[in-house]
Amino acid sequence: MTTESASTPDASGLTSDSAVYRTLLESTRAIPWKIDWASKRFAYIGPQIEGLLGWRADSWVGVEDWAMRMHPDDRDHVVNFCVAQSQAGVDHEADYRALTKDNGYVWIRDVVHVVRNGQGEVEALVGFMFDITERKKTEEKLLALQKELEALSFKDGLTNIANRRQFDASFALEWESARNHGLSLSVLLLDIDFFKQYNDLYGHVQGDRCIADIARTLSLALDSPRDLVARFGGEEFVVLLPQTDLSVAVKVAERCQRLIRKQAIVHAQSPHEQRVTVSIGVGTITPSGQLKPCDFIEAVDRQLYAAKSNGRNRIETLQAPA
Ligand SMILES: Nc1nc2c(ncn2[C@@H]2O[C@H](COP(=O)(O)OP(=O)(O)OP(=O)(O)O)[C@@H](O)[C@H]2O)c(=O)[nH]1
Repeated sequence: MTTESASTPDASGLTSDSAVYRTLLESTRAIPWKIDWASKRFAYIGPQIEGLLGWRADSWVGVEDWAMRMHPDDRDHVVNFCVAQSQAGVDHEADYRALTKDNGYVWIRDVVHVVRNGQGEVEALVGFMFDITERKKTEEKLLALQKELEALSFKDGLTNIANRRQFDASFALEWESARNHGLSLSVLLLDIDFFKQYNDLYGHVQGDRCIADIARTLSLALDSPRDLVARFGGEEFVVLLPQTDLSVAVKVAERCQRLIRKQAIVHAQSPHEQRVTVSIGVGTITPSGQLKPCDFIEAVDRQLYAAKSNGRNRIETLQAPA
C-alpha cells in the first residue's frame, strides 16, 4: 500500500486531496461551479448538472449559457442582480427557473461566493446550484391556500356573499374616498320581516335556505362593480353604494323589494300577501368629518327600525347632514 503526501500528484495530475474534494463535490446533490470573472467563462461545472437539467457539463461555456437557460420572466432581474452583487464583491443567492433540455423548468437556488485576489479585485465566482423545485411547489401551494383562506374569511358561509368583515373594510375605504373627494355614499340596511315566525313555521333549515335565496336576489339588484351586498348578521343585510345619492339609493332599495316580491317565497303568517318581504332603511351622506361612520350606520339602522314599526315591507330614508 502506498501513502501519498497531501500534495503528491496522482496519475490524473490531481493531488490526492483535490481528487478527494472533486469526488466529494461531484457526489453531492448540490451542483458546484466556477466562473472566471475576467473572461466570464465557466472554469468548472459539476457533471451532476446533466442529471438535473439534461445539458452536458461541457455545454456550459460562458455566462450567456447560464442566462439563456433561464426562464424569460426571471432572466433580467436575476442576471442584473447577480452581476451587480458580483461587481460589488458581495456574496449572494438567487432563485430562478432553469430551462431543461426537454423544455421544462427546474427551480434553482444559486448560492454565489465572490473570490478576490490579493489586491481585492474580483477574480472568480464560485457557487452551488440547489434544486428547490419541491420547496417552490410547496410554497406555491401554501400561497394559494393562504389566498383561498383570505377570500373565505371575507365570505359568509351560508350565503356566499360578502360577510360583515368585508363590509366593514369596504365601508371604511369608501367613507375615506367619499370624504376626500367630497362625494356622497349611500347605505341600505335590510331585514327580513317576521322571520322568527318563518323559522317557527318552516324550520331552521328552510330558514337558512330563505336567507340564501334573499342574498342571491339582492346580489342581482346591484349594477355597479363598486356596489357591495353583505350579510350584516342573522337575517339582516347591508348594501354599500359608493358615489350614490339618495334618489338613486331609493331606486336600488325599490329594485330589491321588487325582485324579492317576484321571487314570491311563501310565508303563510305574513300579512303581506303571505310572502316573504323585507324592510329597508336607506341613508345617504357626504362624509365631512362631523359624523363618525358608526354614527351614520346607527342612523340608517334607526330608519330600518322605523320601517319595521311603520308596518314592515317598507323603505324609510335619511339624508344625513354633512
Ligand atoms: N334559519 C336561520 N334563522 C336565523 C338566522 N339568523 C337569525 N335567524 C333568526 O331570525 C329571527 C329574527 O327574529 P326577530 O329579530 O324577532 O325578527 P323578525 O321575526 O324577523 O321580526 P321583524 O324583523 O320585526 O319583522 C330569529 O328567530 C333568529 O333565530 C340564520 O342564520 N338562519
